Amino acid sequence: MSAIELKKLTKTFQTKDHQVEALKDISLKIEEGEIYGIIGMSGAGKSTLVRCFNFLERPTKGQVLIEGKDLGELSEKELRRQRSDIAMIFQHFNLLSQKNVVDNISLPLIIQGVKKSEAKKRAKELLKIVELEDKEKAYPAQLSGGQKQRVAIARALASDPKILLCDEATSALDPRTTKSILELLKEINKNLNITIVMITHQMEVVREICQKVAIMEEGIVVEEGGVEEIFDTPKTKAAKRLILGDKSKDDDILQDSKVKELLKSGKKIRIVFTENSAFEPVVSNMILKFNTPINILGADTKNVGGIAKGEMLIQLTDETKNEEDIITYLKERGLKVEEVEEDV
Ligand SMILES: Nc1ncnc2c1ncn2[C@@H]1O[C@H](COP(=O)(O)OP(=O)(O)OP(=O)(O)O)[C@@H](O)[C@H]1O
Repeated sequence: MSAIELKKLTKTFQTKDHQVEALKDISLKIEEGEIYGIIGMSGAGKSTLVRCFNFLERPTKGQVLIEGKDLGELSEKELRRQRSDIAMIFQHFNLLSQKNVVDNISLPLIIQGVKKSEAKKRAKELLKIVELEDKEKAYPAQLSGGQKQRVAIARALASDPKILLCDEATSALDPRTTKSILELLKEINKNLNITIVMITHQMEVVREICQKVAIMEEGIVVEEGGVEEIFDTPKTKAAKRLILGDKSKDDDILQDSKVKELLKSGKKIRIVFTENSAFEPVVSNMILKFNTPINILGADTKNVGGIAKGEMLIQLTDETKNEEDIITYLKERGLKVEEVEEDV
């Protein structure tokens, strides 16, 4: 049984003068213990989707099943109970500024009816998990962004959730702090067996910790599957735009103006290789074998799910012969090869 299953989910907002179809017929499954990414440009429908996961937003059509239970069939009371299994963290942390760290974490438990002393004890235990034991008396204004998110994570864990929804949880943090929060989420996933859903527009977040990913565009899931597979060979235009146009690295090869100029002519090929592929000999052997010139437009390495991935963008020039044989040659040597369109 899946932790979360969406069946033909549709959400339409009715505004004064028009309708917005924020989600269109979305079906997907997130399995227990997974770290699952949902990625898309602004306005793609990510936040609406995640709000449907706990019925903060009721879908117009379709079903949300949490561990097989259809949320649409629950009474208000049952729904409140079910929601305590699903915790959420946000981009702007949503901490209470007049309360100190321990009170921020223990308050939801006290509201649920847990004794004050018990709730504070639990809050202190949670502070150990997020490595902030020394900050229990601090107020949010005295904490850095990363520390505030750690407090928000501790608060989210207070009700022993089975699922943690992270809505742009690292978008307001610098790259180093982002990394440390992602590490913490990985540990929580592993040690507490909590299913994590990462809603993000940051490709590096998905690359770093997710096993599966859904790519959203205009309310539709256009591509879904294993992160490695989708990052190596994105199929849809939306996925290619996000992955090949990933601006998360300053030296991203497709953003370089010289490369953009060169991209205007000739066939471009993107080659992806892992640490196991003998990349350099393959490319030089290819040039020797086919006795043909190619342009190397750029090369880069990225970390996808902990595996070093290299990519190289080459251009076959007007003098290049045997284009199809070259592509077959590279594929036969275990490299992933795809033609790059100009408008990615
Ligand atoms: N309450 C609402 N009323 C009307 N339209 C809405 C409402 N909430 C969202 N929308 C619309 O639904 C679409 C999807 O919005 P949503 O916030 O889910 O996208 P998103 O991918 O999370 O974007 P962002 O990353 O910018 O938050 C947008 O066109 C938005 O304007």
